[in-house]
Amino acid sequence: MLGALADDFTGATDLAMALVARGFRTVVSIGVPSHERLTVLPEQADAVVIALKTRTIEPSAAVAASRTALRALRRMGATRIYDKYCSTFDSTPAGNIGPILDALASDLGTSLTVVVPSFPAAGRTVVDGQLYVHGTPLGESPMRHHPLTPMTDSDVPRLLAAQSTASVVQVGLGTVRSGGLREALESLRSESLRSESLRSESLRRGDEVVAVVVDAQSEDDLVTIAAATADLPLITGGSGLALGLSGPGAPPVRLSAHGGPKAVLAGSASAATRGQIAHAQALMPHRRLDIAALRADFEGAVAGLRTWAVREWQQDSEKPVLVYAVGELSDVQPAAAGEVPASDLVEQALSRLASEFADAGCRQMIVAGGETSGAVVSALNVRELVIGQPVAAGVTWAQGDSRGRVMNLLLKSGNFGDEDLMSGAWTVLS
Ligand SMILES: Nc1ncnc2c1ncn2[C@@H]1O[C@H](COP(=O)(O)OP(=O)(O)O)[C@@H](O)[C@H]1O
Ligand SMILES: O=C(O)[C@@H](O)C(=O)COP(=O)(O)O
Repeated sequence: MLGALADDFTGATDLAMALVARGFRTVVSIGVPSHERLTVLPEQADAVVIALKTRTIEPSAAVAASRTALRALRRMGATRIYDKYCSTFDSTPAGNIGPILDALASDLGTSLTVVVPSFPAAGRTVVDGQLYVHGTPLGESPMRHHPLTPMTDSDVPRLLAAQSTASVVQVGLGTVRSGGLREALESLRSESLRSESLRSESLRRGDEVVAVVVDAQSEDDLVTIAAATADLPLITGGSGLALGLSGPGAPPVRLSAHGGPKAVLAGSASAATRGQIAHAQALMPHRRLDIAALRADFEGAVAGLRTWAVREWQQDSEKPVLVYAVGELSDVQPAAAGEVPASDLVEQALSRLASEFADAGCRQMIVAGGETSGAVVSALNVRELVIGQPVAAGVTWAQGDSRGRVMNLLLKSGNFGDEDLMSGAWTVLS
């Protein structure tokens, strides 16, 4: 069995959909499952993805949660581990990609792993160690404005070296495309860090662990990397690396649409989400969260939004309602000393609304944003997700049980999806 841990919930569904597409019977567990809690027993699954919310929490807490997840995956029989993080390497110099990688490598007793954020289907590529987003270097892309993990550098080895105790090495496209990757990894494994076949040198010689940042510009490159790393106990990256894995060929699951109210809850400030909100505003009733009102009277503000949504659903049951946090970048409020950060208020408000909407009969929701999805799915008390139909690169419908109510949930990474996703994704359910 393949065991995976993802540092946010959208990342978990992104990876799970890639695994399903590659023929893995895949279960997504929200948080670390107790054995009894998985309705699909591990022996009936080819892959288990544990969705964690570790991307932006304290590094020590992220490491502890990841170690617990690793132990659970191994208990379930996982023989290989896939550490999924963001294809835009969302992290800070304190972590959490590096500390988690270090801890997993140490617990697995492995001295070598690969670092592969590339996801060409979503426009993420790595060339000479530089991460590009649709051709723009990461540090110049809209990711530099992320409220929690602003990415202002594009150099993956440098980003990783700042937060990891591993020796960070970069392997270029030439090595990948010439078929020399396995040999290069072998020579690194035997600690010949000066291998002739590598075009760059180790950034840092720390512990015995070597983290190899591998370039990938195309899906063929990812297939090559997956093949060359098939015997590594630990692989790390975005979901793109899963393209090169293959399961036993299980058929995909088709989810049916539920009748009744639909909602879109968007806590993401990312450029793609802002474009989708602008598009959706013309098509569906919408409200922007008022941070000041939430700060002054949280309960009252949430109750007002619930009343508004129910009224809209009564007027037109076909139209989803949209509640969003950020229309323009200027809506983002930096955290200020002495007050609850706006990001917390947004996550709390959207999670409460998700619960209130579910109580009001809403069984289909699109949630935009990884942190936001983590908050919403936790509030709904969903423990496990079944992956359904794909909607866009890295975006899929999933189904989960929320306190006895079966819900269709689309957890969308802030940066993924076409402009019409918030209005168009519903038609994929049949
Ligand atoms: N107006 C705002 N001011 C500050 N932070 C905000 C605001 N609106 C949303 N946020 C926060 O920004 C973060 C966006 O992260 P996330 O949900 O992961 O989206 P993405 O997928 O785009 O990264 C969330 O924690 C959210 O609460
Ligand atoms: O790998 C990716 O880009 C996504 O799966 C992901 O993790 C995106 O994070 P969010 O934008 O915070 O959802």
